[in-house]
Amino acid sequence: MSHLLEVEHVTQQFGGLKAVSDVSMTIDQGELIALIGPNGAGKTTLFNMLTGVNAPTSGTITFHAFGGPIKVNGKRADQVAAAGMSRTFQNIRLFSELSVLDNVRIAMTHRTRENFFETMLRLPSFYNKEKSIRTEAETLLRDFGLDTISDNIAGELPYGEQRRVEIVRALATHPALLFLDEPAAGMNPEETAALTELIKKIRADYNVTVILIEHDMSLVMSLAQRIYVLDHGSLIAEGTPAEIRANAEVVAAYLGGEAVAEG
Ligand SMILES: Nc1ncnc2c1ncn2[C@@H]1O[C@H](COP(=O)(O)OP(=O)(O)OP(=O)(O)O)[C@@H](O)[C@H]1O
Repeated sequence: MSHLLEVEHVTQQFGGLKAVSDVSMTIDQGELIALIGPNGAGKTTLFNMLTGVNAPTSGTITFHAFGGPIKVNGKRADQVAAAGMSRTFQNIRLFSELSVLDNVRIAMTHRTRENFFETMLRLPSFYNKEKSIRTEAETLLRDFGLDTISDNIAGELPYGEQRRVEIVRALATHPALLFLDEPAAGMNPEETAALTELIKKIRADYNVTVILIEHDMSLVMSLAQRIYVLDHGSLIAEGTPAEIRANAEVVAAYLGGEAVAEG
């Protein structure tokens, strides 16, 4: 069986700097993968290539999407998204002036945006579609216990809730593969606990494969099935949480004895 995502010898060069160097990795359907490494290791640069934001300088990325395999290199980010990838960013990118419900609805509307004439002419099918999108958005929010804040303005919510709304919004496009860039950054322990439950639920109930970049080692060690470790642009290790904890090179390069023991 083919992998959901196959990354072969990918390199990203910025001028004289190799931000990512000859990285190969695979992600299988249903996995929860963590990508870790010190600041500046190249994690976000790798995410940007995997999701079509930047084309690699060299190497190949293949996504075995719903409609058959596509080469991510050379595709626009929106084409990659349409093929079944969804993503959140380090800095929250909600429409902060809009309600929680509208944020989710917009993501769903985007999914069906090819119906330009229906929208312009306000055909009955437009109203039916609007109604079903609203119902679907409400159901999604209810499922994650966010229905109580669906009318709140997104930008006025506490940080942890904004983060959760953003992740749930990313689900609205029905992705096969979800990328989360440092979802726990800036969270207090209660918010991190709620986030952990949310990610578990996404995997259990939505059949979505997840890859996340994260510095919070206790979250990584408790959630991830496999971990990839980047250092100075290169992959230095891959394995289960237990294997990564026991990997001397990882400990020396990044985690430090204390952090490993803690996980
Ligand atoms: N557009 C760019 N142009 C030039 N250099 C860049 C660009 N983007 C990233 N870099 C450099 O590439 C290296 C990797 O950065 P990247 O942001 O991918 O690391 P990271 O592992 O995500 O770090 P952090 O954990 O701090 O987010 C860094 O040295 C960074 O300065």
